[in-house]
Amino acid sequence: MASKRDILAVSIGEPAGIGPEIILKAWLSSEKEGINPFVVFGDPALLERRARLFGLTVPIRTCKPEEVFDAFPMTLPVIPIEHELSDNPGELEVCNAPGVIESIEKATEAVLTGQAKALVTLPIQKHNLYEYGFEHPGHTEFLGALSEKHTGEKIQPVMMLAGPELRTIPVTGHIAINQVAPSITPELVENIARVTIHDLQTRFGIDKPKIAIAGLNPHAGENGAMGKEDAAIIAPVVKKLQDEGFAVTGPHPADTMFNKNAREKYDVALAMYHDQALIPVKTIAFDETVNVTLGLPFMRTSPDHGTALDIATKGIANPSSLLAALKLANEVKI
Ligand SMILES: NC(=O)c1ccc[n+]([C@@H]2O[C@H](COP(=O)([O-])OP(=O)(O)OC[C@H]3O[C@@H](n4cnc5c(N)ncnc54)[C@H](O)[C@@H]3O)[C@@H](O)[C@H]2O)c1
Ligand SMILES: N[C@H](C(=O)O)[C@H](O)COP(=O)(O)O
Repeated sequence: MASKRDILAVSIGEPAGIGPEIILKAWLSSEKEGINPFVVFGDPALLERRARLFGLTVPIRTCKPEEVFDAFPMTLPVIPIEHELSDNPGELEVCNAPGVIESIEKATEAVLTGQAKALVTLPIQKHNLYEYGFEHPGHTEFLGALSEKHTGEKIQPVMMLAGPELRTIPVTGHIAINQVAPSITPELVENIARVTIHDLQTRFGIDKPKIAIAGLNPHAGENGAMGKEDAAIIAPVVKKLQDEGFAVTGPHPADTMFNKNAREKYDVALAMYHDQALIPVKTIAFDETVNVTLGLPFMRTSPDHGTALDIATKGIANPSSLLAALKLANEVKI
């Protein structure tokens, strides 16, 4: 039975995308799916218009924080943001960037100040925010910065994609492929592995997490013939963590570590770059996978997909990954 402490704070994401539509659809199936009360930081009028556009019967209620819990079963509670959001599904507008950023900030603040249990973010169109001057590559890094500001402590945010059969983590994130090799250092691999071990233990209840670390190069370097980073950078970190008693293996050739048999041997795969980590997990279960940020002082989840501008006017967006994100945000320990 949910209590006022279980409220989830939801940021609205890119208004031109499918975010508003899947929020409405998630609310409609929240009782059937056993989803805890959630509140959207956004524009109530935009959600009302989007509901009308797609013929979804969702009563929207503008709320103060203290009204959210009681409002939820009968209405979708929305805490209004100050910036306006223009409502053109499928059409990106830079003027929406301040509102998109404000929504993330306000929803995060609600969690950091204890008004909400966890944060669930809807997808943002990253380059639209960059055009406005947003300096963070994505939510992962932005939430790390907001958390550092709040706590005064150094934070290493870690992106984890968690599906029913596979969890993966990219050691390097939103950077160009030609920047990957120079960015992989022993310190980075070790830090990401330590945050991963800590959060799988504390938030996911896995006492001794098994971590498989991928190599960077084909065949994990083929004894140095196809690249030196695997032996020179990754292998010593694996050895160091093994010597401390952690269940860490690698560097594994990345092409064979995601097949069904291989997946059964670990709880999470640390991959060296974005697509090495995200292709397998999104291919296996695009509709059910959740993007989780580890290393924060709170729990953040998100659907694994993006803004899907190509279907934003069609009313066909699938809310499954958002439902999985809402469920996971509520299940994990905070
Ligand atoms: N968490 C986030 O903020 C986040 C995550 C991923 C991508 N993005 C952003 O989204 C934008 C678009 O990215 P993309 O095109 O690579 O990926 P995408 O996930 O938006 O779309 C890929 C394909 O999957 C379809 N699709 C996605 N979600 C769907 C759903 N719920 N129901 C039905 N079909 C769905 C789309 O229509 C499209 O054909 C980029 O700007 C990217 O930065 C943001
Ligand atoms: N890298 C993620 C993906 O492709 O699914 C996505 O861009 C989200 O990243 P943030 O959660 O950091 O915005």
